[in-house]
Amino acid sequence: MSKADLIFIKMCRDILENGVSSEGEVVRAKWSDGTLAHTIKKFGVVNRYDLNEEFPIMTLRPTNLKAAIDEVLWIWQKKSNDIKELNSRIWDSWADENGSIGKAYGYQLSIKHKYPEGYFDQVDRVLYDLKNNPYSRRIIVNMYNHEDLNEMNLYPCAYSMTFNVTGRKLNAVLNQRSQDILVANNWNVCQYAALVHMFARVSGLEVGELVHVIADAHIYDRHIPLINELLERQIYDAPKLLINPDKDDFYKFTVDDFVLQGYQKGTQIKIPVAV
Ligand SMILES: Nc1nc(=O)c2c([nH]1)NC[C@@H]1CN(c3ccc(C(=O)N[C@@H](CCC(=O)O)C(=O)O)cc3)CN21
Ligand SMILES: O=c1ccn([C@H]2C[C@H](O)[C@@H](COP(=O)(O)O)O2)c(=O)[nH]1
Repeated sequence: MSKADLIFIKMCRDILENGVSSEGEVVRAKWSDGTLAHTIKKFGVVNRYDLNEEFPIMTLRPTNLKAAIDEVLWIWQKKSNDIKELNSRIWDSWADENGSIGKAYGYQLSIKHKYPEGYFDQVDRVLYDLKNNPYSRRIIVNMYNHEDLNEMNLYPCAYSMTFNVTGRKLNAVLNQRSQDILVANNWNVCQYAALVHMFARVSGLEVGELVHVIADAHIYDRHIPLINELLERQIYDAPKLLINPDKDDFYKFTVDDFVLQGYQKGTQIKIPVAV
């Protein structure tokens, strides 16, 4: 059975049984008909995925891995904030008339900063440290830049990665301030698991653990029946992730370099997204 499913099921049960409802509170997000999008939430959820053991894609329903990797490459490799450079429509509701999501995500990763060895952006600094100083405890990317928050249409949710090498294994902590469990939990987990695979590969390391720290882990009210249905479903074994063995440069990876072998999963469901 896929461990990612077991983690997902345990987390959902915990939120539904022990979580706190936002009914009566002022909330930001709305459904497309203008109704307030309330949630049940748990504070401080931590999930650990051993990437050496299996790729953490869920099987209860399909996670569109190609689209998820396309978005993580849009942020970390293209360092873009322009939805015209994204191959899905997932950011359309948060873009301005020019197709920009403002100074969020990719924009922050494109900015160069001064280090003793010269100017690097945050991604290139991680890649430099993983090669030249892998046991450093200072290998961090942070997109939550207060100076620019007023020019972001949505503040970064998955906002920071801390990389940490143990022996020959690359581990990472993904820090997330807010998580829409049904729409994006497994989506975000697969994205950052794939990123750890890419960074390990180009740094001559093996993959270790991905630790996902979620401050506000919430299930939107209209998602509760959908989650209840998913929790009754069959769990399959995790598929195997095959990554093109010829790629050794982070900037050369494309979505086609990732193939899932034997991805058995339940049928897709239609999920409304709160804006
Ligand atoms: N309420 C809310 N939840 C989110 O998860 C979210 C936001 N807002 N705002 C910004 C981004 C957009 N995100 C999204 C939005 C939609 C999908 C989604 O529909 N994914 C589909 C595949 C999409 C495709 O194939 O193009 C899926 O099956 O996972 C994923 C992430 C994550 N973020
Ligand atoms: O990568 C992402 C991006 C966004 N989300 C979710 C989390 C929340 O449900 C909304 C953002 O609303 P805030 O009021 O700004 O918290 O988007 C996600 O889960 N993953």
